[in-house]
Order: sequence, then C-alpha cells, then structure tokens
Amino acid sequence: MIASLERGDHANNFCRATGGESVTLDLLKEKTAEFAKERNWDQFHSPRNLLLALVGEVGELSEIFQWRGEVAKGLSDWKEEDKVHLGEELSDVLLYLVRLSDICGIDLGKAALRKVGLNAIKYPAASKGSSEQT
Ligand SMILES: Nc1ccn([C@H]2C[C@H](O)[C@@H](COP(=O)(O)OP(=O)(O)OP(=O)(O)O)O2)c(=O)n1
Repeated sequence: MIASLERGDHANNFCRATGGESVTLDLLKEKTAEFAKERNWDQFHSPRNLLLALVGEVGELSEIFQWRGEVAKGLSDWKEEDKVHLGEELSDVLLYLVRLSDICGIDLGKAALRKVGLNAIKYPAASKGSSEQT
C-alpha cells in the first residue's frame, strides 16, 4: 500500500512539473515523444508495435469490466482503487493512441474534429433517438 501511495505521489509530482497547464493532445504528444526519446525507445515505437500495444491495453481495460454485469454511469458503487485503476488503463489506451497517431504523421485532434463533422452529416440531429444510419 505504501509503495502504491509513493507511486501516486511521484505521478502527481510529475503532473505539477508540467506547470499545471491544461492537458491537450499536443501536450500528451510531446510528453510521450519525450518519454520514448529519453529511454531510446523510438526504435521500438513503430506503427505496428504501437498498434499492438494499444490493442493490448484495450484488453486490460476490458478486464476491468469483465464479469461485472452492467455498470452504473458514474461508477458510484466502485471502490476508489478500482476507479484509479480504470483511469490508468484508459490513459494507457489514450497515450498509445496519441503516440501511434504522431508516429503515423496524423494530427489526431484535427482528424477527430473532422470526424465529428462527418458523423453529424451522416447522422443528422433530426434522427434523434435512433442510431440507425440514414
Ligand atoms: N515500450 C513502451 C512501454 C511502455 N510505454 C508506456 C505507455 C503506456 O502508458 C505504459 C504501458 O506500460 P506497461 O507495458 O508496463 O503496461 P501497464 O502500465 O498496463 O502495466 P501492466 O501491464 O503490468 O499492468 O508505458 C511506452 O510508451 N513504450
């Protein structure tokens, strides 16, 4: 438990070290690039390796929900440590996605915003309550 608390403190200090600026995709892109460079891991961060790592983390994320049955929105009945764990696995997925996009030369923020626009055209607000393609 102490080790886990120390780990949390260390991670929180890292967040403060960023100067408390708002978290953007660009910031995460810079942080993940820096993390890889400092460890000489650029050589391992190929598109295929990153994709496999991403899928592996999606598996770890799925395990948290596995066998629980349906989960209430807000996770009000979850233990705090389970919520912290969920945040970690969601983050792993996001960080690998950001890194994969960067390595592939895709501006993820712009691509996602464009996709939101495409989705709105494909599913006009008039089709309220139905997720069927128009
Ligand atoms: N070659 C690597 C290895 C790790 N990471 C970073 C991205 C992820 O955020 C996290 C993944 O680390 P682990 O593979 O240790 O996975 P977990 O943190 O999920 O640990 P575990 O699988 O033991 O639960 O570290 C990375 O960028 N490149």
